Amino acid sequence: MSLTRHLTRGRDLARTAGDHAADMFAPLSLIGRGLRRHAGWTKTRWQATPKEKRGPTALLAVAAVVGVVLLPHGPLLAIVALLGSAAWTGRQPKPVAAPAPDPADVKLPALYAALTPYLAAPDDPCPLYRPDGGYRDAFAGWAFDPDGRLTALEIGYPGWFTDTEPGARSRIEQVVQGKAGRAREYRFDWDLECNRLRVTALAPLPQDVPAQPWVTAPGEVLLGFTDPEATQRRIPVAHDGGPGHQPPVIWRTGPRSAEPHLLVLGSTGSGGSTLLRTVALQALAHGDLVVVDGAGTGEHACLVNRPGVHTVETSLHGALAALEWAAQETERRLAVLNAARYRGEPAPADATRPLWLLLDHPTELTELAEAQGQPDPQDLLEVPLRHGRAARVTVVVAESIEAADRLSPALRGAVRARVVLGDHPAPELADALGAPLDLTPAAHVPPGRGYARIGAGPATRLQAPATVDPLDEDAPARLRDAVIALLPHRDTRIEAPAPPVPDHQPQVPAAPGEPAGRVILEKTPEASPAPLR
Ligand SMILES: Nc1ncnc2c1ncn2[C@@H]1O[C@H](COP(=O)(O)OP(=O)(O)OP(=O)(O)O)[C@@H](O)[C@H]1O
Repeated sequence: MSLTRHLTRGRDLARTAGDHAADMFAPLSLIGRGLRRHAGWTKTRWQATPKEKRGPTALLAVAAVVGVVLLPHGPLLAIVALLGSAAWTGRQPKPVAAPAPDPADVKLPALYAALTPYLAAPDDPCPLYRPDGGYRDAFAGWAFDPDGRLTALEIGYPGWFTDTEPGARSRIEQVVQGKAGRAREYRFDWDLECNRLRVTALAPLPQDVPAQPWVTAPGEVLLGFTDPEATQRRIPVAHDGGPGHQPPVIWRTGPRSAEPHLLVLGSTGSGGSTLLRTVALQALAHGDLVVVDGAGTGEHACLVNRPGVHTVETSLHGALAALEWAAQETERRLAVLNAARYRGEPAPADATRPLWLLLDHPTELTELAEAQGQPDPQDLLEVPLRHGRAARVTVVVAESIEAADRLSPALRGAVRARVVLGDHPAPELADALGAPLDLTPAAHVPPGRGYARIGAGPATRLQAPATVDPLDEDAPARLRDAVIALLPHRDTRIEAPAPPVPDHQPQVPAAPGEPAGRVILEKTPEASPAPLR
């Protein structure tokens, strides 16, 4: 064993022995300290006693001692009393904890100093921001949560600051977010009239809300949940083992919807396929589905062979066949609806039952089609996108945000309901949503977190429900069970009953080389779509 190890071991032993000795002798040292304090007190009193009174005082003390000695058990009781009194006097008062510093005095000077280079000017006659200034000169109000994190702040800024320029604003917002914590999102309200910026830290949205039957009107699709201030509506939501109410993000579909199609963009793993599943489960309650999984990962395999699901395609051939059928079906519905209107008859159910085309990563198939010299599946979406509202055909596309520029112009132009999931820089979000955000995104977000913008409305925060893949063994069992309970099945003893379907069932033709597991439906003569008039 080396000398250093010997020394270390010896030091450890000595420290342990010292700790034990201190524990053992703690009562003795307590009493000793008390006796010392008694002696000190006696000495002080004796010195404070005038000389002429010292003789009688000493006589009185001796008499008291003799009296105690003469009492039965007197000396013993006197010693016990003395030791008790010494132990009481020898206690050391606990050190009083220093009061915690005011978080405002710790954090706001740093924020003030960081803002000063952007908001100070040497020739400003009445500067709010100076290198030697204090935060109270510029900040009108603030609030911190019990953990000492900034929750609200009102910042004043000089009149010359260009608060109408997005670049100048964004610099200030970045500084504030950097100093207040990048893990949270902040809303920035610029009061241009009063030169004030109100910053609010946004509370986290509810996470891992399991799939469940949502209380919505027909044609309404719940995309997720948002801030209470963003909507006055609340819907009942069972979460965290109990009922409650949450503010929903609702997308209205159907013939009167101004935004009949939806585009979901997101980074890998941000929850695009999960949101598509959320839409699918709600669509199945009143309509039929055609699902195209361009990535071919089998994330929508749970929909295979479910009542109301025409087909779940993962191959290029299958996707082309299904989308071609969907385009013809759109035309057929239009023709049937026009004819019914012309005759003054109610529209037949087979032309009004909603049909949903759900496409996950369609650009993967576009690339494959280019490589194989086949038609682009996205081109087949043109008719459903253009006439979908009248023909009750809704297109929902989930795509990676990096591949957004490979989406066809027709698709990009037609999808006016948009969702962006994942953490992206603010300019990228603004580009994807078509409008700038009045908040700065957090540096990291959980799956299913993002922003939704329906039509020309404002962009709102969104947390999608956890409609996980029931075949994903890594997903929590309670979330998978919740999805299974909602999947329609012909065997109503174990799963949700199939929604009622009309007599006429449009059929998707089988594609050559279809993979095992896809639903094969035969085409019937009545179901063949009529050409668009
Ligand atoms: N809203 C959500 N709540 C909880 N977990 C979620 C949510 N959305 C997605 N997840 C989980 O995140 C993981 C990735 O989800 P998903 O497959 O939907 O992402 P994606 O964006 O489709 O990914 P990719 O682009 O690779 O297909 C899955 O494990 C899923 O269970």
